[in-house]
Parts: sequence; C-alpha cells; structure tokens
Amino acid sequence: MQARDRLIFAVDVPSVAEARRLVELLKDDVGVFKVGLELFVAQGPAVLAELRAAGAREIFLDLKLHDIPATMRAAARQAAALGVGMLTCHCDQMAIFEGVDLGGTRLLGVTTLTSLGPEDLAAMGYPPALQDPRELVLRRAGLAMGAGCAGVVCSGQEAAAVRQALGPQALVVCPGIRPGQAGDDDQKRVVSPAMAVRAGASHIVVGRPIRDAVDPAQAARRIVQEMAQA
Ligand SMILES: O=C(O)c1cc(=O)[nH]c(=O)n1[C@@H]1O[C@H](COP(=O)(O)O)[C@@H](O)[C@H]1O
Repeated sequence: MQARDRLIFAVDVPSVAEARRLVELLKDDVGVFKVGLELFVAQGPAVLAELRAAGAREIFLDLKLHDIPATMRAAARQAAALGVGMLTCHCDQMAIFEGVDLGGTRLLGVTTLTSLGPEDLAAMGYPPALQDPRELVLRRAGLAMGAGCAGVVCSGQEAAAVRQALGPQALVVCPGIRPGQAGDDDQKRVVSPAMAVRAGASHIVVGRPIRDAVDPAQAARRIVQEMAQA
C-alpha cells in the first residue's frame, strides 16, 4: 500500500460542482474520498457517481449510523449497495452486524469523536475512569469489533493503544490530523500525519487543511510525503 492510498480527503462541501472540482484536483494525490453528512444530505446518493466520474477510485461514506440494530443493518445494506468502500457507524451493542453480507463495504466503528476532550466526556456523564478518551476509545473499539466492524475511527493520540488491542489486520482510521502550523478548528485530539502513521494508523482523514489551502494538491502531496517518511 502506498502512502497516497492511506490518505482520505474529507470532501466537506455542499455542492456537486465544488466536490467535483476538488476530486479532479486531488485524484492523483489522494487514495480515498470521504463523503460526509454535509455533501450527502445536500446532494443524496447521486453525488457518488459524480465523484467517480471526476476520478475518485474509492469512496468512504461517513454517515455515522446510530440507531437500533435492525435499522443499522438495513441502512448499512443500502449503503453497501451504493458500492462504497467504507462506511461509519456508532456501535453500542455486540453482534449488530453478525451474518450481514455487505460485500466489499468495510464498516468502521466511530469510537469517540476527535472534537471531544475529557471535560466533554465528564459533562456527558461518563464515570471518571472513562473520562480519559483513551480508555473510552479502547472500550468502544472492542464493541465495534464485536459488532462486526473491520476497524475503527479514533484520534492519532489513541492509535498506538488501539493498534495493540486490535492487531495488525484492523483498519485504524484517524481524523483530527493537523499538519505543520494548521489551527485545530473544532478538533481537540489532534496529531500530525507523521505521528498518526507512526502510532499505527492504517489511514488518516484530512479535510480543512487541504480544502482551505491556497494550493490543495500541494498540501495533499506534502502530507503524503510526510506519511511516506514516517
Ligand atoms: O468519522 C469521521 O470521519 C470523523 C470522526 C471523528 O471522530 N472526527 C472527525 O473529524 N471525523 C471527520 O473527519 C473530518 C475531519 O475534517 P478536518 O477537521 O477538516 O480535517 C470531518 O469530515 C469529520 O466529520
């Protein structure tokens, strides 16, 4: 796997025209294009064909499904029918996806959003032992794998512990990546591309630091270079 294939670009824009422009600009430097809630809610499933036509080879549908098991299974089957390579969900129970054939779509369990810190977990009512994001991430990673996921989404700060717990085969996908001098925006648990790769991330997710760069393709190439060196 080349470093480029491990870079996921979050296509966080509302219009098809802007999404297509970014894919055309980045298709040679980015392995996976992530369609999240903003683009999917605005444009619906038809946007996936638009991105493929613009040059996206692999698409990650980031819908963060969270519902009762029957609804999760049904929605995951519909997403798989769209031919996406990855799909996110929140897994609160074991065996949710047991026996569900999703073809080539790999499920990723979101563990603890990278925008959350210990103070947020305390406010949400987690007991002191689970207010340490690493502990909560490990707990939820176990649930996700038990639910039938191929891997998890966590921050690079927990990636080493998650990799150790889940073994070499699991996908460990890390958003909250901030290269160089980029600001944190609304992210709280951030690391650099090199730190995430060294910690054992299989993929990193980068949105604004590429999208808002003066030269997005150059920003992506710099990140890939940093990943390759790491
Ligand atoms: O599931 C995700 O992709 C995700 C999980 C998470 O914990 N944190 C997180 O930021 N994301 C997504 O990753 C992307 C990060 O974007 P930037 O902060 O702009 O790089 C966004 O599309 C988020 O929706």
